[in-house]
Amino acid sequence: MALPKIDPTSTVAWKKLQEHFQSINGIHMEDLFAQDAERANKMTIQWEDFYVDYSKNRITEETLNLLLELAQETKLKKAIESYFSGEAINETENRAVLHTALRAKEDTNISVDGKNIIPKISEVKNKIENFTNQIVNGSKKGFSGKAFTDVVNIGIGGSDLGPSMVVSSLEFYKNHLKSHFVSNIDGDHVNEVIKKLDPETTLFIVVSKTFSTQETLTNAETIKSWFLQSAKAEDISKHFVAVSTNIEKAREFGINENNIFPIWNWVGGRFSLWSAVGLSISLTIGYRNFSKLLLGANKMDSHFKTAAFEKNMPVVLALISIWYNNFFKTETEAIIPYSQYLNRFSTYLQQSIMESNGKSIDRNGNTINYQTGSVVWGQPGTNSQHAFFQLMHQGTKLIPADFIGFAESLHENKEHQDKLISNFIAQTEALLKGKSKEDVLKELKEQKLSAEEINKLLPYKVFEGNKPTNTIFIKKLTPESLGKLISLYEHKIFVQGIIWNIFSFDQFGVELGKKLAGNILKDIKNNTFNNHDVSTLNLLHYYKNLT
Ligand SMILES: O=P(O)(O)OC[C@H]1O[C@H](O)[C@H](O)[C@@H](O)[C@@H]1O
Repeated sequence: MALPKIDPTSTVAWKKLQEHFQSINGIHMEDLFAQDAERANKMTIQWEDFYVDYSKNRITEETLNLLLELAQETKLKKAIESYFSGEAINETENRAVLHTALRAKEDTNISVDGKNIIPKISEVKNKIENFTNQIVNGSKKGFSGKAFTDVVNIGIGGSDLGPSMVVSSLEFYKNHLKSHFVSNIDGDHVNEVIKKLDPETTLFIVVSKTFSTQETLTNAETIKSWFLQSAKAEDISKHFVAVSTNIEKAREFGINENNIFPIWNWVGGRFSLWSAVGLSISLTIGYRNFSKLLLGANKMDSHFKTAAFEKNMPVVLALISIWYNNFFKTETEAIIPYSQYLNRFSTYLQQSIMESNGKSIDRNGNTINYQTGSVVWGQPGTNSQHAFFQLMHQGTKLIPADFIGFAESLHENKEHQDKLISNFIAQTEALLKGKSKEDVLKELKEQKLSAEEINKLLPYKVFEGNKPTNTIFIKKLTPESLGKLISLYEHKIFVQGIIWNIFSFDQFGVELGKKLAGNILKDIKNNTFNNHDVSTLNLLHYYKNLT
């Protein structure tokens, strides 16, 4: 059964939302709080160790009801069933989308082409577990008989961002192995990493779903040549492993078949950290913690599948985001984690959200005339407060933001934690309330300024407020809660893609640049510059003349 193909703008709910938008547009959220003492309680979802408060949004109960009608009219429920059951919902690539199967319980039965895929997944998990244990406990050794000290993940896009985000987010849980990530084709990246390594004690994981990505293969070759300066060809099998769907190509590269960890076409690159692509995660935090990450994601999957839409975190967050994107016409969304560990979280989400929902052709093949995927960006608080919050508070753009915080600090430093959390909570309060003219006036008068100075400063010190935020408050950062959080955003992406009537699981938009880079590389090598626009030709000549 194919996905529904309903233009959201043709629904009754969409029209009602447009009218409703006109009536609500000028309203200040503070008035909505004043009108309903129960607002915050009603607009909070508490589930396990998650507390999601979405009351600081420019919505009323009616808004939410209409958005829920939109979900109903676009047949979200049906689409969720197709997603989890393994139907080929990635229609443009004719594939199922089953990252959820990677974290499903062992007794689940999910079929692809008539065959249950869970046994294959378990087999690879066992392989990951055994390999992890042998590397971590030092029983598997390098070519000179020494235990491994460093692990290098060579991959890009989904074969880099997920693992590197999780490894840095769970740094607290790390063992003695040092982890490194090489992704960029920029040779300075790989060389800076190599500088820190000892070939005798370093394990390399070449991660590429297709095993045909220029960056990854080039970096892997460079590292292999460097390695062979100190080791023999037969030592490669001790130090290089691969993760790929393309077993043949990985073998051609010189990787021993036993060292290849398979993944499958029904795992999208940007959703693959739960598979063997997460080997570097398992190695550096241990398999037990890796399995807890998967368990957390699985729990969020169940919540998403079974909770009523109005109490369903991914659904509600997706709907609110559509409300801003399509009715307020906001273009971006900020992700502000109040945890330094989540330093790479928004970078990771940039790929999963923008590569999935940055589309302009609908599921009927027609050009879309409404906005789809938002631009996603952000940095951890409190650093971001001292960088770009000025624009969020007083700029001309409306930027809905997700504030993510953890109640308990991992190093149990109460003094810092209380300060961190007060900033976390204060910022959403400030964005909501703003600061009125009257309050600014009072403050300036207390400073005993002249009337002239007061008049001059007054407009600059006013904060409009009414800036929307969601607060995702989690008890503690653990492998399990991180798994839940990532899965929450994965499902938010899914919901939005369904409602926008786009295909979220292909990425044809990344192909053109790759192809042209191939042509230009040939031109640079052959010194013949043909068929380019003048700007491109000038750039090529500039490069050639300087090198
Ligand atoms: O894992 P690979 O096949 O090497 O692909 C790596 C990445 O490159 C592609 O260009 C896609 O845009 C990404 O979705 C993918 O994750």
